[in-house]
Amino acid sequence: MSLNPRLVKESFSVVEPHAERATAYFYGRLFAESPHLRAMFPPAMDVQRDRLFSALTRIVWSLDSPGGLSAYLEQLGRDHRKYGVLAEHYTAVGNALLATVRRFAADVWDHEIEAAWVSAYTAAANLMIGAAEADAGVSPAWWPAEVVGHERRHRDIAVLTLRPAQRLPYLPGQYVNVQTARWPRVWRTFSIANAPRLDHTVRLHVRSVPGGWVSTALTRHTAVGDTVMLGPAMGTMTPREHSARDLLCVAGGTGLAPLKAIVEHVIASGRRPNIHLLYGARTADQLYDLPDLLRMAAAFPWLRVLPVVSGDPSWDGMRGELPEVTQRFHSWAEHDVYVCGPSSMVNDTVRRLQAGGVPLARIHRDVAHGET
Ligand SMILES: NC(=O)C1=CN([C@@H]2O[C@H](COP(=O)(O)OP(=O)(O)OC[C@H]3O[C@@H](n4cnc5c(N)ncnc54)[C@H](O)[C@@H]3O)[C@@H](O)[C@H]2O)C=CC1
Repeated sequence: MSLNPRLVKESFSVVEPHAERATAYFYGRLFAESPHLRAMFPPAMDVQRDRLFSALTRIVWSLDSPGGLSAYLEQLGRDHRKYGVLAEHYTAVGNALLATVRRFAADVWDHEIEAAWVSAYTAAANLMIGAAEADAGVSPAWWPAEVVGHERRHRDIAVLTLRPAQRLPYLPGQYVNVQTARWPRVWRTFSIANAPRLDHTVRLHVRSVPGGWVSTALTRHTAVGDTVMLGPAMGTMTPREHSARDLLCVAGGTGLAPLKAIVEHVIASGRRPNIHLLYGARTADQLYDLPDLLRMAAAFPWLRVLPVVSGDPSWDGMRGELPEVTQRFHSWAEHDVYVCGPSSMVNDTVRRLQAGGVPLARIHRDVAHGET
């Protein structure tokens, strides 16, 4: 059976407008046919549903670029170890997925499309299973980590320092899934906010978002001595090792976390690029990490930290929305650029930088990963 990305994409585009109903149907089928799998999922499935569909969308639309897709699927396979997923579970998931696309693309469905989905799913599942099995030989499925520091920097923002029982390998700029004892099986992503350290500790910047189970547990109901679980590191917004360019980092709110790790790493590498870090918040009291960043700038004269406040006219410094503020400077066209924060801010910043002559290949951002 050969892959036929075109047929998979065309039929998926028929399903896409019905994403919500299709995902609900998928889980309904899965749990009806394999009730024992329900226990692997969190009690509330809303975030899980969104994650499933966005992963599926990414996979389907990348079927033509096998290189990037394989890396993504392998990472996904390794990450699924923390849920206790085994090779045999992929058959049940594949059956439920096929039943779902068959139903929601019924108007166009035929044997050829069915064959295209079966071969695409089989190839994807094999990559995930292979990566998970290879990883099982060398790495734990998750890392228990002790909370060794917990600072409330603002009513809604905490900076946590965690010490994994075993070294958690990661690259600066990557993120991890986090689970708290308060909400078993509920995992949310947070970026690691420091370059790897000798004592293996990792820092997270967490804003408690309304209705956010994990973010609220981490900011308000977690203390030194508690244990949290970390999944493997993921994400591709990592520093370009062989670049000699200067850097522009644009950080919105807690989106600072991965950019701080990247800046720390660049400084520790011995390179001396000029680094501009635009650090935005709505109000001055939400610039929760400014004292630390100013200390870094004092120790490394090539780093310029520029705090920007968008919602406080009395702020005696740079004011405005980050995307627009980036345009107030000379051109960034020769810089490596890293952008992180609320997705609308990131999208607008990238658009304006591109219009200002920065090639897209030099603008690094992460595909949004929600933190709730
Ligand atoms: N905590 C973490 O480890 C990570 C967080 N993130 C993301 O970073 C974001 C941080 O959110 P908050 O701290 O609540 O930020 P926030 O909502 O307080 O905004 C921070 C900055 O972004 C600007 N901004 C917000 N919306 C904008 C828009 N539509 N257009 C232009 N500028 C805008 C604000 O003016 C401010 O300067 C979240 O979306 C989170 O998912 C991303 C990666 C890691």
